[in-house]
Amino acid sequence: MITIALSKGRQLKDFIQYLDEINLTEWSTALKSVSRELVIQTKDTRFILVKGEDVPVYVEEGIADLGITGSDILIEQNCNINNLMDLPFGYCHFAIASKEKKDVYPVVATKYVNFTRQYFDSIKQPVKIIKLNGSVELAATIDMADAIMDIVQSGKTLHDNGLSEQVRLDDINARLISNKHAYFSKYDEIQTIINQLKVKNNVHN
Ligand SMILES: Nc1ncnc2c1ncn2[C@@H]1O[C@H](COP(=O)(O)OP(=O)(O)OP(=O)(O)O)[C@@H](O)[C@H]1O
Ligand SMILES: O=P(O)(O)OC[C@H]1O[C@H](OP(=O)(O)OP(=O)(O)O)[C@H](O)[C@@H]1O
Repeated sequence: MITIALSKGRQLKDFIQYLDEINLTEWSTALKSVSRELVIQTKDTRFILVKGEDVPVYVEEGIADLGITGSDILIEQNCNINNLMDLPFGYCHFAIASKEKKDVYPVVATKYVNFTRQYFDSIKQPVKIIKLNGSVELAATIDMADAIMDIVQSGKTLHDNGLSEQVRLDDINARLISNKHAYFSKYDEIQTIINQLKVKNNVHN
């Protein structure tokens, strides 16, 4: 039995769509039936549905053997897990955005405190970081911060809040991760899952 931790928000929908594309109907049927349950059992696999940021926590602790999460979360957290493969969904990128372009952004709001700190250290600019948990665009729109560091996909959220992308940073996509111990103790089962998920995966690892 393999346990897989999944983000229960938008990434679950993307994963179900991908499962349909690769004809993994046993999993997609089970996951489509979810309403408020957090544990979903199929014949050989148990899924647990958690917050995106918590996927690596369940995997590192060994509660889940595998997890699917965004690379943004793996960049932000220092996780002791195996990064097994890219998955072809969840594409977006990190960006600094503000109302207008400036030479410096002394106050930046973000969910990604570590990534933001590393970026401003790398360009040798002092920065005050305000940690938020969502609706980050608002901070720059109402001038609580000079800029935000956030994820951009279509750019619609920035546009609708009067902000523009100023600096494009790392690309992001979904990743399959594993617990380090489980990677060896459940090697054959994990390889079977990797091969099933690789069917349409044209992202090179
Ligand atoms: N606009 C976007 N377009 C594409 N991918 C995104 C976007 N925003 C976030 N993501 C990706 O989705 C991941 C978040 O997944 P998901 O929404 O399932 O998380 P969650 O924490 O379970 O949801 P929620 O925040 O809605 O409770 C992010 O870590 C990122 O990799
Ligand atoms: O470029 P876009 O296609 O508009 O997508 C970007 C938005 O998506 C994410 O927010 P999410 O919907 O996860 O909500 P949140 O503000 O609660 O993080 C991200 O934080 C941006 O706000």
